[in-house]
Amino acid sequence: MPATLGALLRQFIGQHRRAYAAAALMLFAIALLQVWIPRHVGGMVDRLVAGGLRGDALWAPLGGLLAAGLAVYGLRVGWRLVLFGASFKLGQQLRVQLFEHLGRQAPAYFQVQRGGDLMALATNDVDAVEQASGEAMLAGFDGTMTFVLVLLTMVVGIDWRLGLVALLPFPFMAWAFWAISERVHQAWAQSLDHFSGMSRQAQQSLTNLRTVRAMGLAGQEAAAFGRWAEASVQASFRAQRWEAAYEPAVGLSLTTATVLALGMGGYLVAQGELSVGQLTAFTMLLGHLIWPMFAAGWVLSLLERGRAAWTRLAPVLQAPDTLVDSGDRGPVERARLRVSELHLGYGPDAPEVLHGVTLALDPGRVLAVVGPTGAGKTTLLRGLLRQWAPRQGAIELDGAPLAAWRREALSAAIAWVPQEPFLFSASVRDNIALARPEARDEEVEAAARLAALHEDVLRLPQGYATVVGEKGVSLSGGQRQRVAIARALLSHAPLLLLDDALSAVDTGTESQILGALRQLRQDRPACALLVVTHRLSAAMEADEIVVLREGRVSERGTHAELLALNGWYATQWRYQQLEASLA
Ligand SMILES: Nc1ncnc2c1ncn2[C@@H]1O[C@H](COP(=O)(O)OP(=O)(O)OP(=O)(O)O)[C@@H](O)[C@H]1O
Repeated sequence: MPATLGALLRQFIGQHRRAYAAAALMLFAIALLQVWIPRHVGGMVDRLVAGGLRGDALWAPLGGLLAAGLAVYGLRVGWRLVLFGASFKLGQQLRVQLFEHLGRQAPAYFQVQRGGDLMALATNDVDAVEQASGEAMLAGFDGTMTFVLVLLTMVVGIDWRLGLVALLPFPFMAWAFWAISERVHQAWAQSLDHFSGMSRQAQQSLTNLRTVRAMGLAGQEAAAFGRWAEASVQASFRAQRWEAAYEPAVGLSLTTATVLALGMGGYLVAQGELSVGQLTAFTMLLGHLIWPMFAAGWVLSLLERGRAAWTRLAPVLQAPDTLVDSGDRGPVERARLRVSELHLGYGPDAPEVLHGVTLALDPGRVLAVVGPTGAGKTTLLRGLLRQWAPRQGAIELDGAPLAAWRREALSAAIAWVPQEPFLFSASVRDNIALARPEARDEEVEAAARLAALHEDVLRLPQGYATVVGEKGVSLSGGQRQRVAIARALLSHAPLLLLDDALSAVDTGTESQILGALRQLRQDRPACALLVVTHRLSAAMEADEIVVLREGRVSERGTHAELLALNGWYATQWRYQQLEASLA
């Protein structure tokens, strides 16, 4: 990934050299026509003054003028189509690269990079780079070429003295240009940063809209959003103000140039060294310098904005992938899990959460992990899913360390039902068949039955075809959990991890589902089930129960053994039994 915007643009232009060359050729033709037109008009004026252009003789030069005008129009349309076609490709390419790059990052990466910032990068910043590769490149090329050709025509084609006099004010404009460039850059950098803040704020407020409303924070959130939006607009406005400060310098330079040219030109005409037509052509050509001057200001602004955007985008795109495939083993045949002396924390600087956890799970068996809130149960599952690497200790699956397996093999081997499952804006069927879109309808239905979901789905307006999620019907927390369980069952992954995945269903449904899962062991002997739960009724039938407290295993055994131990489990069990009898 190129380090600077300049390097990126060079690389991209190199890849699309045909489009850029075609656009450049068209611009060159436009510039030629534009210097030809004033000269042609100048010639006509001289012939008119001399009385040589009367009656029918006027048609041909007028026709030439019209044809040139039409050609300029056609070529202008042409270069825009060719060039913007190419520059839009850069935008598309960068967005796809960014998206793919993010897909190769582990959760640790997203602890640092916030979603709202990434959204801003994919929209606003990519737009800025795209414009730098499109509008800025061509306006820069067009402006420079027009400037050079107009100047050459003035100096070589008309009168070099007049040309030099007209150029006198231009160093002042170059100074003005140089003076504002750094300020424009800073203002754009701030504008992009504030836009990111706004996007972050929007994402946070909208994803937590219910909490925001319930707590009456809507006004506060809107005010915070408004402050970011205001800051972003102010910074963009500052950039525009600096650009606007450049515009009077252009006007002043051109007016001075025109005054000087007319003074000097008038003198030369009086001396008989210049014709009236030549002076007319010269002043028309001076008018053609307006565009290159304004183009310079515009290009400056676009490039500075693109540069500021690339400074934000490049480090993200250049960051190494954090989800790398370190092994090549696969597929996993049996859910034989060994965790030994596992120490795990969220990143190198965060406190350690698991302090030497050891456990084992064999195919055909059920292991329950229970413990107080914050004990590290979910963290353990994250370690098993290879979302976070152990600081010490080992995790082995089917006889090999997790790192020895291909990521893809691990994803296929482990079905994880998180505490808060995510449903896509798709039908219930497609949500269940996420890991196996090719599954037959009967298989989807069988998984839904096992997850005690089938009856609920039949009550939805279009049954399995009902669209759920963000743009569809909202499902209850318990229904969402059961969709996720059905999804995991349909995947045929040998190791099933349930992370408090039945917390939102009633105890009757819970025991129905757990019964079905235990039953499954007969049909799929290579499979094993690890259940993390707060509700001990969901753990009591497990082959082994592990109690996790403050990141350490404090008790382990069967339900009966743990009751006999009379520790945390037994106390919690009695408490939950009492609670159930009072309910
Ligand atoms: N992404 C994270 N970054 C840093 N610390 C985290 C992160 N997620 C969890 N923790 C910390 O790890 C500890 C254990 O959390 P964990 O979610 O594993 O507990 P748990 O036993 O699953 O709790 P619960 O039963 O409430 O779900 C907590 O102190 C928590 O603050």
